[in-house]
Amino acid sequence: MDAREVAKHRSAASCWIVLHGKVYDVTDYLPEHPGGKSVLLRWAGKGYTDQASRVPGDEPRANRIGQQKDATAEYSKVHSPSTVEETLTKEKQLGPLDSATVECLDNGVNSASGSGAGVARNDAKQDAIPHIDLCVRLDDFVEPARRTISEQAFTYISSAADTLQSYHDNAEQWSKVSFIPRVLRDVSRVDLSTCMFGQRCAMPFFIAATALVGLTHPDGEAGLARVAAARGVHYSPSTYTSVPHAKIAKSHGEAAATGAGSGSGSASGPADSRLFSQLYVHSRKEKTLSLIQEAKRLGYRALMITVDTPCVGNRDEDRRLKIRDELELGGPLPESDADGEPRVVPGRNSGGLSQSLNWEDLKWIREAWGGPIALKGIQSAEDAKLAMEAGVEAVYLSNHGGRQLHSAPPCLATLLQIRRQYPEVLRRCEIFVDGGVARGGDILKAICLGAKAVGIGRPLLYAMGAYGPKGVHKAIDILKYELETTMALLGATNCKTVSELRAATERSRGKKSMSPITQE
Ligand code: HEM
Ligand SMILES: Cc1cc2nc3c(=O)[nH]c(=O)nc-3n(C[C@H](O)[C@H](O)[C@H](O)COP(=O)(O)O)c2cc1C
Repeated sequence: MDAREVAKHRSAASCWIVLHGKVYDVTDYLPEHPGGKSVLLRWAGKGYTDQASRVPGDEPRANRIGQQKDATAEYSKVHSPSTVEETLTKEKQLGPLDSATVECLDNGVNSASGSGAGVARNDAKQDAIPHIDLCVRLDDFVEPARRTISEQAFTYISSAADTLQSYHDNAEQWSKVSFIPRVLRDVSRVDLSTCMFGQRCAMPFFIAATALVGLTHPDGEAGLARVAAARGVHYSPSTYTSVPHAKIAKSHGEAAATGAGSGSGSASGPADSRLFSQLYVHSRKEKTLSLIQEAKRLGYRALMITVDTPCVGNRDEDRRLKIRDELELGGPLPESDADGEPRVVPGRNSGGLSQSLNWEDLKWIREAWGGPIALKGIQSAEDAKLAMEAGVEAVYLSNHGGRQLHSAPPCLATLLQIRRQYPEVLRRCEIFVDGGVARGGDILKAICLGAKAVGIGRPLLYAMGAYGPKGVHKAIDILKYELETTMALLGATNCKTVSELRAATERSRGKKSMSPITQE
């Protein structure tokens, strides 16, 4: 592909982008790109630097810390090298750039005012953030992360649907439960371990699926996987990773092989961190099948199928930042009116995911996978019962960290509803929950009410963003300390005895009266 031709396609009307020395036509993909159009338009028809010497996914440090040299450098901070070819159809993959003509391309970004929000970390500001030892609870990672990662990354992580009601309700739900502790029980030894899908882990929480961890730190998901293996906790990498799944699995395997995680065993056996594949079902069945095959090949132990995302939730702050970025680009975009009329609000964005996904689809997914399955994003007792009847091994109560449906029920409300209406679900399926968990005590409340394990999302991303993998180690240390302390104060010695305790909940919002819950 001649560079002179590439240089002509630098607008929303025709947008070509050069990644890893190959040319892609992303014009039709512009409105679909979950990261916004502006990141693509910024690099449309532009030059590139030392591609030949670059190993995909292994960016030189200079490129990581803010010098946005070319599209590949920018893309690689966020995406795994294969994302583009997995996303675009073959005819949009236009072939290799003719290196003899490269000189004909402009360098620098298409921007009226510099490099836009960008995705680069502010590592230079690391000196200004508090010493990691000053982080004594998970919330303490938020401000250091805000200062270290890019505005775009922070907005992406922290944003949630509409008025943020689901997000705030998630955080508040945990304060609506009180323990009913027991005393005079020997708690000189406590065992935090539990099992998910029969796989023992050191503590009753796991690292929840979060897309594009590379936005927080260049180690991305590979860094999280290493920490998970070292600490004996399970991790569910997202469908959308910044690092290829093969590299995540390799990093996890290597860290597990060093035996670093074996110290986290218990009387019940050694903890053995496992990877569970989070699956977004794609609109193209063959793409979903290839994701399942890859998960099998890499030895992922379970499939967590996300069922709450027929389209991307409405996140105001995220959208505002992307629009600001597009406006800063200066060039007229087709949907913005030349007379300054407001642009048309785009339709819902499926992000390429299946919008027709239904209970029947579970059959072919189960057949292709052949292993244990959790449905992630169940938000009603009725669907929990249907999931049980569909034969899944686990029901994962989650509203996606409040990022999808506005006014979605927090997981605790759904859990209590299941206990009242269909308690058999708790006996026949493992229950996982997530959303707003910031304390070891919150985790034990969920266990006390019947959950098997709890997912942690944002807090670990903030820890990763602020301090890298050692921040995630520290966050896990904090949770471990809180879990041990709370368990002892509860008069419990392991997760089973926690689940046999009673708890009390506020009968309804705003009422102070507490209604005790007895275990069935
Ligand atoms: C310079 C190039 C690129 C940059 C800097 C970039 C950046 C980003 C960012 C920041 C996100 C986060 C989503 C958000 O903010 O809500 C994102 C998401 C995504 N991008 Fe890109 N992107 C680039 C090119 C591409 C290309 C060429 C493709 C494929 C054709 C692609 C596919 C995706 C997909 C599938 C997601 C969704 C991940 C999710 O929903 O979790 N990106 N991108
Ligand atoms: C930045 C970010 C990205 C996420 N990406 C995914 C994803 O790719 N797949 C998925 O099933 N859930 C995703 N989630 C939802 C998490 O798995 C989890 O349900 C949620 O973060 C839990 O809430 P918490 O952040 O309050 O702990 C994401 C959440 C965040 C914050």
